[in-house]
Amino acid sequence: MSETVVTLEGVELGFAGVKALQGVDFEVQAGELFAVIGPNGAGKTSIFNVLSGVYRPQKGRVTFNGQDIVGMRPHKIAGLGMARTFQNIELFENLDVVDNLMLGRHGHLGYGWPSAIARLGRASKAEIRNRRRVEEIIDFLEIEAYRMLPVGMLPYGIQKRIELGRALAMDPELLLLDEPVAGMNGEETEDMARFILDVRSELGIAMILVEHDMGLVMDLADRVMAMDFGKPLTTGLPAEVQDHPEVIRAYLGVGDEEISA
Ligand SMILES: Nc1ncnc2c1ncn2[C@@H]1O[C@H](COP(=O)(O)OP(=O)(O)OP(=O)(O)O)[C@@H](O)[C@H]1O
Repeated sequence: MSETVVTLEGVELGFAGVKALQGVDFEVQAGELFAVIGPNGAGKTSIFNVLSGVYRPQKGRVTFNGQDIVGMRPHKIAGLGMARTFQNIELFENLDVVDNLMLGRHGHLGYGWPSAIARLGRASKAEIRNRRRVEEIIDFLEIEAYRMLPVGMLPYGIQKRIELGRALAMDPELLLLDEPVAGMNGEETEDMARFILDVRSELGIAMILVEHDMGLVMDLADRVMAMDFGKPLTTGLPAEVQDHPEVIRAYLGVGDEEISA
């Protein structure tokens, strides 16, 4: 039997009259690639914000490796092994690739970000071990050619890959990917898809993917949950979800009679 990494049960989140999430239930198994889809405003990013501790749900349970994480601070949850990439790249533009990835390992260094920045370049035993891990990730993501360059001068697709690298540098058990191919051209999208598949097959990390590119979701995901107006519509295999009448209606905004016609 596979092991459950994360579980959401009856999660509700509201903002002054807006119900961002209602009755959200799902679980993700170890090594699984679980996608969340839905039209704009469906609640996808809110799920990530609840999982990573940015928002506290008003109701429901969220467990990560069996531990209740509702109310925990984001850095504590990250320290438990949950990493995240963002819709908008959040890297230190003036630092090179190696240093950006080293900062991803700050949880393994035993001190916080400010000290981590001050200590970049020092060679303690822990730093040497961390540097070795960073170099492995650089090889894995095929970004050797950029390793000493400031991230801000690199192409967008490469920056997105470095952001993935920084998340991987945390050695997470669960990776939240927020629109990893948004704004990418066809070639960059294909590369990113390949690396996401490699993360699953070679590193065995469970992932939750929020993505508007439906082709990518259908190609990559083991299971998909479709949402609309903060509520799950259906959860299942990609092909089942894609053909589900409620999903078609949510995306196309057509009525029941038109779908069954
Ligand atoms: N901080 C906030 N304050 C008020 N309303 C919010 C906040 N965050 C999200 N919402 C509302 O919650 C609902 C769900 O938003 P969310 O960003 O989770 O949707 P989404 O599916 O990620 O959308 P998109 O695909 O456009 O990124 C929306 O109605 C949104 O306006």
